[in-house]
Amino acid sequence: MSNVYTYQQIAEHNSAEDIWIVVDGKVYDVTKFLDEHPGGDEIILDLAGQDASDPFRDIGHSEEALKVLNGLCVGRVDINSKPVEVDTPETSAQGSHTTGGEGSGKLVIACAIVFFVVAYYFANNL
Ligand code: HEM
Repeated sequence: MSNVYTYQQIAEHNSAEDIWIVVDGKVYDVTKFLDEHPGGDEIILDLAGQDASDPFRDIGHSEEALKVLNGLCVGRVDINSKPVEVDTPETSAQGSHTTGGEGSGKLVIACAIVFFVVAYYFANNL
């Protein structure tokens, strides 16, 4: 494979419909493999458009897994490019969900406190 990609270009392939990952300097298009992955799709989606070398190695994937990986290679990383921040489908979905949930919960409690303080004031002064 002679195609060379920068981390910026690789980061653009960060959705379930089009997902690339990097393992040991090589670029892999894992879009079609995502549903077949024995370890589940979420774990790979979390690394979409990024360097997955360490997590891939840490799992201790078999020879068979390495063969599958080889078949998905689309090129290699431009050695002069630097890793970039990538918004993965996982992290962006979780981020907006938790922030919204926590924020509105606190607002409801604050409103309830204000309501009871005002009610107490009126009950004692009217
Ligand atoms: C294109 C890249 C990948 C391929 C081709 C691949 C392939 C495989 C294969 C064939 C297995 C079955 C066990 C084995 O043969 O080793 C497996 C299991 C697993 N993979 Fe991957 N994998 C990839 C990427 C990843 C990544 C990035 C992670 C993230 C940590 C990951 C996490 C796991 C886990 C946790 C299991 C164990 C599932 C279990 O035994 O319950 N894989 N993978």
